[in-house]
Amino acid sequence: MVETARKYVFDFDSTLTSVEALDVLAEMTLNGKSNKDAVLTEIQEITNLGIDGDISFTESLERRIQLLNAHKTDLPSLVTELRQKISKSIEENKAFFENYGDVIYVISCGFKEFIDPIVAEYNIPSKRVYANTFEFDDDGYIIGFDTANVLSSHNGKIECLKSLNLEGEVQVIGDGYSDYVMREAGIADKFFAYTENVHREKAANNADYITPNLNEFLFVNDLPRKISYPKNRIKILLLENVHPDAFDNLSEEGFSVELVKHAIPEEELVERIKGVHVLGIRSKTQVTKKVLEAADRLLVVGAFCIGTTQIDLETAKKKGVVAFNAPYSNTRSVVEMALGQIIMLKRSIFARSTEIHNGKWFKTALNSQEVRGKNLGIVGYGNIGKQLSVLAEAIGMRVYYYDVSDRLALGNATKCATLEDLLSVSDVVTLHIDDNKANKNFIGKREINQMRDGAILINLSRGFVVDIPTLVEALKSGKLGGAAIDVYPEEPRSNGEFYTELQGLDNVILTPHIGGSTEEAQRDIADFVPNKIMDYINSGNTVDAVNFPNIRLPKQNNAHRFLHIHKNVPGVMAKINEVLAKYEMNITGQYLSTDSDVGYVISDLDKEYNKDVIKALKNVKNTIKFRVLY
Ligand SMILES: NC(=O)C1=CN([C@@H]2O[C@H](COP(=O)(O)OP(=O)(O)OC[C@H]3O[C@@H](n4cnc5c(N)ncnc54)[C@H](O)[C@@H]3O)[C@@H](O)[C@H]2O)C=CC1
Ligand SMILES: O=C(O)CCC(=O)C(=O)O
Repeated sequence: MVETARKYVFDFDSTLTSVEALDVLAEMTLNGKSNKDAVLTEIQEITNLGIDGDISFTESLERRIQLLNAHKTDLPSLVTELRQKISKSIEENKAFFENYGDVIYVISCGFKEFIDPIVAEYNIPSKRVYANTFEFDDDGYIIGFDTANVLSSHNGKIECLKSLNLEGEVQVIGDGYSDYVMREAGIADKFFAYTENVHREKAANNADYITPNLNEFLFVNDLPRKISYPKNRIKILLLENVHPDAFDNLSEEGFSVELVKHAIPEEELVERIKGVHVLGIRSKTQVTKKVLEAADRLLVVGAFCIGTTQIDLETAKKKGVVAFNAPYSNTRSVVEMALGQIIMLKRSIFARSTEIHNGKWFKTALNSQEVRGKNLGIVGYGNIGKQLSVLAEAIGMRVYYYDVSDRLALGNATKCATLEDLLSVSDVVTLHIDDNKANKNFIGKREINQMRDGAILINLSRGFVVDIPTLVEALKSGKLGGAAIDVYPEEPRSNGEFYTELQGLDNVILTPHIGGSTEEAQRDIADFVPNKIMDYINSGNTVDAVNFPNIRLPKQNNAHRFLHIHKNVPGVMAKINEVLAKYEMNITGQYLSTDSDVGYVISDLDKEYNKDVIKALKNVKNTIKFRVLY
């Protein structure tokens, strides 16, 4: 047994288990009955009234038992069901109950018949479980409870705890107001409102601490736990209206997530970033050196898009901040939009549509052509360019492409040796080059002059890639027959007014950077990027990081994992191992990956460690960041 003066008093329903046991019992006994839903709702309402102290507990219990109509033979199945419903963080920290079992008590207004067998598996014997007991009729039906038991009456927990006469500090952990009253009555020293399963305002408002899970409770009390730093303490700030699934995925994992609909300017972000562990952005938020320098806790930046030049990746790396993006999720959406725009522009559909909107009928075949047999020039044959190549061929276009990197032609596409070759042969030129700043004004006067007369230009890549005044001139003069522009050199941070010189020109489709804005793409990104973030936070994996040495780590059970990011200078690794050896740590696995600037080393260790080892590792010269995972 671990010596401690402290005693821990746990509630059972919605604390040790994620459910109210009598609700589960009701589900079982009412199964198949026509009034099931109505009775269940009534039982749950009565449960909540009792928990919040709005009706007397005795009344709540009596009314529920009447509605239950349960039988003795239902109880084993209830226990089986409850075993599956242990709260996640309680289950994760079974070791705490094993090591501290002698000072853990359960005081519950539930029933020993189902609590005892569940908590016995958590090293809590029946003698330290205080709860009600059922009364059965001769046929085995549950007809009531032992009314002499103080726990069957209003605020019975106070009397129960008082009678135990516990020595030392008494901490109560529970979800309900009936748990808090032990603290209010002065018998318990602290009340932790346990919100992992249900957040009850009345209990939370009165609590000494709100603990969203057992990890937080153990952290606050500096007790051994599964996760060294509780996830609810990890703050995630998601900007730019990322898909709500991202919020749900990360919140369900236990992180504290804040969602902001728009991008935040640098000055404001410098303030908002303080205390944030994970920042999620799309293309508008500039994560500059100044922002990164103000970030005192930042571990990860997740770009919920493809482009990452809005992030100062070098500075991020040097500060040990890992960046991820979603390189594939929205590519199909961009391809479909490009294809649609090509057809719309070749048929002058927008011009005809605007005329009708303005009350004019102008039926004509002028400037209206099929795309079949036309030459499509794709500049940038990457993830988007290649997919477009396949689909464009499928509708009969002849595809030409140009890329600075060697790219294998898909289907019957023809590779062009130079940009000029591509421009001179294409009826439609579509830009899908990456957001590298070197691509500024990639299409200017010279390139437009190299294009065919009447050709069409599409830009769904980045705004700075096209010299807009030159494009406007070419459209006005008739050199180009049309354009579709989705991206602009300057884009607003949020929805509202917008001006571009391209407004009002014939056969020009203007869209507000929505190439990747489809339900499907955003949902996929909201799955992909949070998974990368969680994989890094929970396991240290950096696979697919865009600015960091990539490591895929094996899962570890019963081991501690230390993550150490350092400047890539000679001797750091040796120093780390010297420290580990000094503290007699047995290394079960060690993984190192480096690039020219940083080294990332992960050490798996197989036994309890002296906390001084952490201080010593943080003090290793040239350390950038150090993190203990578990
Ligand atoms: N409008 C929107 O909503 C969206 C825009 N994008 C943008 O689309 C662009 C393409 O995306 P991905 O295909 O995923 O990128 P990618 O990185 O897979 O492909 C880009 C290709 O462009 C080539 N390239 C770069 N500079 C070049 C140059 N000067 N000349 C010729 N080739 C060059 C690269 O070698 C690479 O093959 C990116 O700028 C991305 O940010 C992506 C998604 C949505
Ligand atoms: O709207 C967005 O999230 C940006 C899309 C984009 O341009 C990208 O993925 O690079």
